[in-house]
Amino acid sequence: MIDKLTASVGTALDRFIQQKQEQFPYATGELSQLLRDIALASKIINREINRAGLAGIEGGAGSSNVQGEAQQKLDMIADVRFTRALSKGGETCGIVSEEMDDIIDTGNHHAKYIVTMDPLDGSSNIDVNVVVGTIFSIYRRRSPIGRPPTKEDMLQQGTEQIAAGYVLYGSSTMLVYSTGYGVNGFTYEPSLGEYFLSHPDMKCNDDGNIFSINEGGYKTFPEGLKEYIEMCKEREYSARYIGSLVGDFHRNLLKGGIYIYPSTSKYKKGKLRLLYECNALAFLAEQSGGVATNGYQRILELKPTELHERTPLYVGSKKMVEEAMKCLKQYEKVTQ
Ligand SMILES: O=P(O)(O)OC[C@H]1O[C@](O)(COP(=O)(O)O)[C@@H](O)[C@@H]1O
Ligand SMILES: [Mg+2]
Ligand SMILES: [Mg+2]
Repeated sequence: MIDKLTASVGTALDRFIQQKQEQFPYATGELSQLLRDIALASKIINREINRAGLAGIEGGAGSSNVQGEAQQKLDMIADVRFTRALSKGGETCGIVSEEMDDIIDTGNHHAKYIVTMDPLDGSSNIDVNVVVGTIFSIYRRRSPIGRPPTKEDMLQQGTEQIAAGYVLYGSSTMLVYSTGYGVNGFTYEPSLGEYFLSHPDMKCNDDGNIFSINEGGYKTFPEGLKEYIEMCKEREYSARYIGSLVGDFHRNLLKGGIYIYPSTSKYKKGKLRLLYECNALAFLAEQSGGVATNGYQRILELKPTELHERTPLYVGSKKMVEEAMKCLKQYEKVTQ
């Protein structure tokens, strides 16, 4: 549980991290430093995003990532900035990034943490000045200290996350993260160059009336999901879909709601990536009282077999996710 004394709104991120560390007498400070490195990288990305239009760094990079998706210039810039900050910070031995085919070896072979990240999420929204984000997960390495990072370090279940979070580059920039003791949100004050605690101990409502899904693919959705969507409409829930996972997740975390990226008849595993999109958000969802599944199983218990593995995602308010899962299951029974 969050310590109310240390959760006062307005506390600077640095101080907050320090206070949390002091609650664990055996803490070495390495995780704290890693969180600071992430915060620093996010400030740099924030600056790049804000000046993207003027600096001519909007638009496509002319390349594609391992998943065949067109990379934006800012995807690449965010990837480089984060990798550099984590490498120079010294606490991360390896990184898996959406933008890189293989494990990035930072050279810090004595570091005990590994990071998986989507350096820029929702990047198709950059050119239209709509919210984008960064998503990250932190795990303890499995391989012996002193050696290069291995796949075994990277392919861990979401339950093994030590910390996870996201940065939202929106009307204001926010860092939201959890180390497994609740979720806290910090808002960036650009003139001071510092994040301040603005959303202590964030809780996702048990129920909500917002559903977020790209209905363009409706015809290809599982029948049970179609039924759930019709139910949402019957109840006149609000349909909200930004197309930036971080933005959609954040809104539903604050207001209650469900975000769905389903399997479709064409893409059985959907589009979102387990290691650097879904696991982090599932960790935050659960830490705030919400639920995250692939429609059938808890996301955090999925065993990854590939770095860039995909999974369907149903995440948000407990009752809504459970109801959507019930629809999926019920339809399966009918068709059997
Ligand atoms: O356009 P679609 O198919 O609805 O996909 C939107 C989803 O894809 C993503 O943009 C994928 O993230 P990237 O921009 O990191 O590739 C999510 O943020 C978003 O929720
Ligand atoms: Mg993404
Ligand atoms: Mg991305």
